[in-house]
Amino acid sequence: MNFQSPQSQVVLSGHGLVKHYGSVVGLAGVDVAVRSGEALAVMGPSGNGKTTLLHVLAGILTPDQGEVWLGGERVDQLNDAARTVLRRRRLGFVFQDNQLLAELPADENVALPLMVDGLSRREAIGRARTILAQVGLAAEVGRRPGELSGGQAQRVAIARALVGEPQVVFADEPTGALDAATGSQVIDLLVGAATYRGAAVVVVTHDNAVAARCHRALHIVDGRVSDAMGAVR
Ligand SMILES: Nc1ncnc2c1ncn2[C@@H]1O[C@H](COP(=O)(O)OP(=O)(O)OP(=O)(O)O)[C@@H](O)[C@H]1O
Repeated sequence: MNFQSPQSQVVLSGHGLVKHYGSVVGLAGVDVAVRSGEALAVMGPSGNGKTTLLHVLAGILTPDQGEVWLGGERVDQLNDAARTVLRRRRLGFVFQDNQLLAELPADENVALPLMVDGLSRREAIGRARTILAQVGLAAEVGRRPGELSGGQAQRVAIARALVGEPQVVFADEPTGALDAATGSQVIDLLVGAATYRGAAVVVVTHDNAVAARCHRALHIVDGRVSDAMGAVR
């Protein structure tokens, strides 16, 4: 069990979020709040707005209406350049298909966002190797993605998401390409490593087993939060 301290602060919130794609409704008015150290599963039927919510909360999409707040700062009105910096410095991302660069070894994949942000190569690689060791990949730092198993590659993606010490880690079906046993190891690692560092986690998933590893689940139906919401453990 991984209970939240009642003192933990809301780090990310969305208020009245509405997003349309032309005449298609993505979000029809969603309120959500996540605390530091809390893992939230976003569930619901296909095509009902889960990924749209993740993208709006993460500053990838701007909402048509509503507000997104990160750590006491309103972020939905930032311009594209500021949102890009925000994503790199304050948020982490894990996708279904790890999105690692095939030609780079694991340590360089993890170090890359730090180097883009101006850290020296030596310092960035050092930090990358430390966090890769923490996710159980000390022996694999020099391997390219094609030389890793699916579960190992997803661990590298988790290390990359965490290396910049983000306030929130967003994951979209992070176990979708893995078998059940590997998937549960990967979600445990993601939730454990992120919340241990005080980050919040927002995980879009179809998988009840993944949601059961989170503290809470939010069900999105027709672009709205369904009443079937609550603690899942
Ligand atoms: N770029 C886009 N252009 C047009 N319509 C879109 C776009 N992205 C999403 N939609 C539509 O918005 C609605 C919500 O999509 P979204 O991807 O958020 O759903 P989802 O719940 O994440 O689905 P899934 O579980 O299948 O990934 C769907 O009707 C979808 O077709």
